[in-house]
Amino acid sequence: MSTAKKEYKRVTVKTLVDMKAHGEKISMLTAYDYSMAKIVDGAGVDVILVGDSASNVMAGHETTLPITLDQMIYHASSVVRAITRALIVVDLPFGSYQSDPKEALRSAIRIMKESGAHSVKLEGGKEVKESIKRILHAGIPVMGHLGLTPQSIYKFGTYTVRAKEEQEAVNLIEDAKMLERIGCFAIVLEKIPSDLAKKVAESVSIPIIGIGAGHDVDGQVLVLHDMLGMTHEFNPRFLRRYLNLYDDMTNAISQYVSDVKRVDFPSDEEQY
Ligand SMILES: Nc1nc(=O)c2c([nH]1)NC[C@@H]1CN(c3ccc(C(=O)N[C@@H](CCC(=O)O)C(=O)O)cc3)CN21
Ligand SMILES: CC(C)C(=O)C(=O)O
Ligand SMILES: [Mg+2]
Repeated sequence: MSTAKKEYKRVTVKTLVDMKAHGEKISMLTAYDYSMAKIVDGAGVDVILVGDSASNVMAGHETTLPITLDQMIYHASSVVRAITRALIVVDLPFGSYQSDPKEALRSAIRIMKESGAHSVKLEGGKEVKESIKRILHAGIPVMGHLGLTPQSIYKFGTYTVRAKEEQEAVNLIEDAKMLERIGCFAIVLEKIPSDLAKKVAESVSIPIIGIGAGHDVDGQVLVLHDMLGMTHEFNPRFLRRYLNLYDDMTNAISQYVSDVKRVDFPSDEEQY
């Protein structure tokens, strides 16, 4: 029996910073459950985000606001059991970190202790600076999230492109530099004009992972169900669909229904 051991390289927060330094792009996708995470990890994705988009995609809510810390921990622990290589980042949900830095740290500790994930992500710049510092001081790696921050949707009212005004662009670059200075290992940049996103990526040495932020950043993230074509009502310009699973699954399931009705399934070979 061949015992040639497969070289197994786990992705760490340090790997990501090294990747930026060497100009290697970072791939990131969401996953919320064991079966999907196993496929995503096996396919070689560098970072798996247990996103609070689970609120939309898994639970059918209109926004990310309703999902709870307990629910995020349930999703994260399922993902943790599936992966062998990818770095796992878990979103701190709305309401679990905004009140004060102590609450933020308690929430981050619960995620790390109860799910076994490797890091957390939270939305915002200087408003959440003290909370991020607290979490980092406990040894928990933090990914920032700037630009379109869906947990603040009711403050903005729309999901339009962010930082189109000069002052907003200046603030964005300042926030990115601040997140780097206090010790975040990477930043998600959502729905930002590509030339500004490029400037942000050039302004810091930690990786900038874009969603709707063009190709001059250090990596890309998409929601898994969007890129697989399962969410056919979600159509932003930044989304590339690699499959049309909504249609393929509908066809497969209709075929099953029809086979049951026609007593085509199960066949003689499919019974005992
Ligand atoms: N399925 C899914 N995919 C996501 O990327 C995602 C979620 N859910 N939930 C949480 C946030 C919300 N995100 C969003 C939401 C809307 C747009 C967006 O571009 N919406 C409109 C345009 C709105 C406008 O311009 O006013 C669109 O074109 O679909 C982008 C990212 C990203 N996240
Ligand atoms: C869209 C990504 C960046 C996210 O935060 C999520 O899926 O919750
Ligand atoms: Mg999120």
